[in-house]
Amino acid sequence: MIRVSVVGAQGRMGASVVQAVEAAQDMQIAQKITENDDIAAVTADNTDVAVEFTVPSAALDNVLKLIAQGVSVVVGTTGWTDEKLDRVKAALADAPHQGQAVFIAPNFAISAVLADKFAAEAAKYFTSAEVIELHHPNKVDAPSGTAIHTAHAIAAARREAGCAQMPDATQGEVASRGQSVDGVHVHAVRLQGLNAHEEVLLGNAGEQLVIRADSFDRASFMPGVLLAVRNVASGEHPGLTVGLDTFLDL
Ligand SMILES: NC(=O)C1=CN([C@@H]2O[C@H](COP(=O)(O)OP(=O)(O)OC[C@H]3O[C@@H](n4cnc5c(N)ncnc54)[C@H](O)[C@@H]3O)[C@@H](O)[C@H]2O)C=CC1
Ligand SMILES: O=C(O)C1=N[C@H](C(=O)O)C[C@H](O)C1
Repeated sequence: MIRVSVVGAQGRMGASVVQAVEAAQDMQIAQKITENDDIAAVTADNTDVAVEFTVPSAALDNVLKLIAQGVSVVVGTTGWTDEKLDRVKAALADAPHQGQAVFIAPNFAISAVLADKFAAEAAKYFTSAEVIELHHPNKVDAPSGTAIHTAHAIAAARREAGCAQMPDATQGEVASRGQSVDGVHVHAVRLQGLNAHEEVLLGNAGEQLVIRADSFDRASFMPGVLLAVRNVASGEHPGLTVGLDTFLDL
């Protein structure tokens, strides 16, 4: 049995992960950590993999503590920057146990992972590309971690292909053009009734391709979370890994 501790266990995602782990035949819940609990309760003696779904302002600190406590981690919380990832890598280099792993996924839903991949593949064939992410209004971060990841993937593909800068004649106040992430404009919608959605618009003279992923329910993330837990528990992915595509045959 894989012993799984959940950090952020009372949150929307954390509570879903607890249910999914309890329903999985090869896993059992070890510790459930809420905001008021001491994360020191999660140790290598009681936990094989910790799953972290909290808030961007807490995630790095939690992950660094778990690494120091000898525990491998699957992370779904957003807000990761290159600087934060470097701190995780440095902590893993000093980790108490050999082969410890941290796996971070901007999105655990297969629809979102595929949308990201298709967008990166399509990006070089179009003059323009923009990302629109749409979420429930309780989300604290904007733009979404997924949209930031998609924008970087589009930008990297366009750089590699030597694409020209995207045309944009906007002058003056540019706030309504969204946030430029790596040169790709990203727009964030927060709307009651929505869950997690992303649209990538790709345009050429006289044509448009729209790639859209809709996650209607948090159940959509659970197969990806369990897949990540199993892969991390296997010990075959030591160090830092980012992106669920690593564990899929894409
Ligand atoms: N990678 C993915 O596929 C997905 C990622 N997310 C991300 O996961 C994160 C959590 O999302 P939700 O569950 O919707 O948020 P939420 O607000 O429902 O839950 C966060 C929970 O973390 C708790 N918390 C805050 N600080 C803590 C700490 N230091 N230690 C332990 N618990 C702490 C809060 O009390 C709350 O219960 C967000 O960053 C969100 O963007 C959400 C859905 C899917
Ligand atoms: O907060 C959410 O709900 C989600 N957060 C992640 C993100 O910011 O990309 C993943 C998914 O979009 C749901």
